[in-house]
Amino acid sequence: MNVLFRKTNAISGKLSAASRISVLNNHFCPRNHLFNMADNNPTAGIIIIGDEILKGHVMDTNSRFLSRRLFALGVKVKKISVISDDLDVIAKEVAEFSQSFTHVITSGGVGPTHDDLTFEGVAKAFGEEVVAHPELVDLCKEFFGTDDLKSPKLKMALIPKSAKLHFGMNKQTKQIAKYPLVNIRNVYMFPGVPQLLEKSFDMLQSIFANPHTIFHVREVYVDRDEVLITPIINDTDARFHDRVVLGSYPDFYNSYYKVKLTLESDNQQNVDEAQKFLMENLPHGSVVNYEKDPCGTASEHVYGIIKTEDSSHLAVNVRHATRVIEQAFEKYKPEELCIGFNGGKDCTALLHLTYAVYRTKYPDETRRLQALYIRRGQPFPEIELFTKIAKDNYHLEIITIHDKIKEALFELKSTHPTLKAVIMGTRRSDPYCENLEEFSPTDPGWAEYMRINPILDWSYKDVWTFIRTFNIPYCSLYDRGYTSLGSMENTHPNPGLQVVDSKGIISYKPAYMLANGDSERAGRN
Ligand SMILES: Cc1cc2nc3c(=O)[nH]c(=O)nc-3n(C[C@H](O)[C@H](O)[C@H](O)COP(=O)(O)OP(=O)(O)OC[C@H]3O[C@@H](n4cnc5c(N)ncnc54)[C@H](O)[C@@H]3O)c2cc1C
Ligand SMILES: NC(=O)C1=CN([C@@H]2O[C@H](COP(=O)(O)OP(=O)(O)OC[C@H]3O[C@@H](n4cnc5c(N)ncnc54)[C@H](O)[C@@H]3O)[C@@H](O)[C@H]2O)C=CC1
Ligand SMILES: [Co+2]
Ligand SMILES: [K+]
Ligand SMILES: [Mg+2]
Repeated sequence: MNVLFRKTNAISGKLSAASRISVLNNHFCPRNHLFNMADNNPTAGIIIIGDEILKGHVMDTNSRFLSRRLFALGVKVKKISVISDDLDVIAKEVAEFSQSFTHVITSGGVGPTHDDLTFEGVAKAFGEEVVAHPELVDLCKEFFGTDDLKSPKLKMALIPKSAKLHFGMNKQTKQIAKYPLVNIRNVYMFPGVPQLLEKSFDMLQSIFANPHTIFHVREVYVDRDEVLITPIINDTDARFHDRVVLGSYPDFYNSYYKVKLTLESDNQQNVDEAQKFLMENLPHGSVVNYEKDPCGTASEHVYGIIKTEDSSHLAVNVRHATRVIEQAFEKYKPEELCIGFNGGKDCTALLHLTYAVYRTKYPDETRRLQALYIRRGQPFPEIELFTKIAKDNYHLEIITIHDKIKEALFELKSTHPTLKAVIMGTRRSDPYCENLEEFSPTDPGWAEYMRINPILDWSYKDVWTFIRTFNIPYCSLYDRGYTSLGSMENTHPNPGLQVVDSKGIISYKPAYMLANGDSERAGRN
């Protein structure tokens, strides 16, 4: 959106209504319009300084951290700029930002090396020189054992002449930070190292806090292509754009929705009204009740359904499987247990349940849940990717072994001798599994483990009902018609899900739409 807003004279803090500038913001709105909210709310601009980021060697995480934190403090970030370690570029950008925003935050370039030019660049922006600040000289002396102003070690003590120092305090230990945040006018110069920047911001965030504003954000998830709902989005914006910022964000890879709409205002009632209007005008049944943090809320939701009087098939299944997993954690210590995880839907459902039980039983445990991934044949890249996603989502410690299953389990004995049992997503309909029990030791001739099968009697449909109801992330192949995943050589989309359009183009419906679970393995050979 090209929002026109009033330029704030950040130095005096007053608004100069005469001069208006436009900034870029991520919003679909095609029109320029005056945005009232911006009139009295403080704004911020972030300047990320560093050649390493422009070359793609380092991913910028500081702007995301700062934007989120500033938003939570009631401060709107209006622009993020990434620039090189170049004196004149820094000076020009800082001068411009300082004029345009209430606060300017820079990241990087405050270290001792030749390419750290932020202090000099900021000084130049305001026509100042850098001078040795006595307090910083003392600090550097203490740190590096020299007060030779020509030494590169003292470079960090050379700051713009009128700069101020802000010493943060650790809220827990009450210790004063050793190194201060350097500031001149409305510009605050943070280090680039994310740990240093985050720590420093944590201690000094009250400088930026806007006590008058809380941004209220509402998300609406829609299961329709963005082009189909664009007229409704534009209608809503036309009606509310002076009160609510509306955002539209399509996601081509999410299994649960196609577009996320965000409504945001510093007034809760405005958000409510805009949401009501949207809900009344979006196509019937297109709004999805989506949980955006299914993994973080796993315990809450799994135990939520267990504790109710709910006698639905889903609730009965969840209650039963959870009970088996709880027994597993009663019989075995966390270090003796792992979950057999190959990225498939069954163990994905099981992982969610196991994680919910584990976090409930051991809320303070820092040890990660262990997952065994036996990599065979040529795994699909989608499975490899999903394994990594699951690892992050559920904080897994993944044990990967490259071998056939039987051999891999013998190797596991020597690499991980504490393991005694594997929780598995086996179902009775899997080959050779009709006589399994919930606790079945491995067969003679196999490495000795207890196999634990909490979802043994779940059907194909049960697994999908659970996954879809709890918005659990799953491997993307299932959305492309695969219903049972082997390796790339022997797995194809399920013919039962094939759709041929009028032009003869073939596509596949998602796995959860397969009507007959008995044909689950029809894509395997
Ligand atoms: C720990 C373990 C013990 C086993 N013990 C025996 C045994 O005693 N006797 C016997 O005949 N067969 C045993 N098997 C083989 C098993 O019965 C199946 O043949 C095998 O899991 C493949 O089944 P599937 O094709 O139905 O796959 P799936 O339906 O995908 O497998 C069922 C479950 O097994 C686990 N699993 C499957 N493949 C992997 C993998 N590559 N890495 C990690 N976990 C995986 C997952 O939890 C999965 O949900 C064992 C397998 C495992 C993983
Ligand atoms: N102890 C403290 O509080 C302070 C220490 N210093 C010293 O200064 C030096 C570091 O100064 P910097 O300005 O940080 O140097 P810098 O600009 O060279 O950045 C250092 C590293 O931080 C990472 N980084 C930079 N920008 C990033 C971004 N946007 N997102 C993610 N990662 C990013 C990159 O890996 C980069 O190599 C160190 O020697 C440090 O000890 C500087 C200021 C404060
Ligand atoms: Co707009
Ligand atoms: K550097
Ligand atoms: Mg740098």
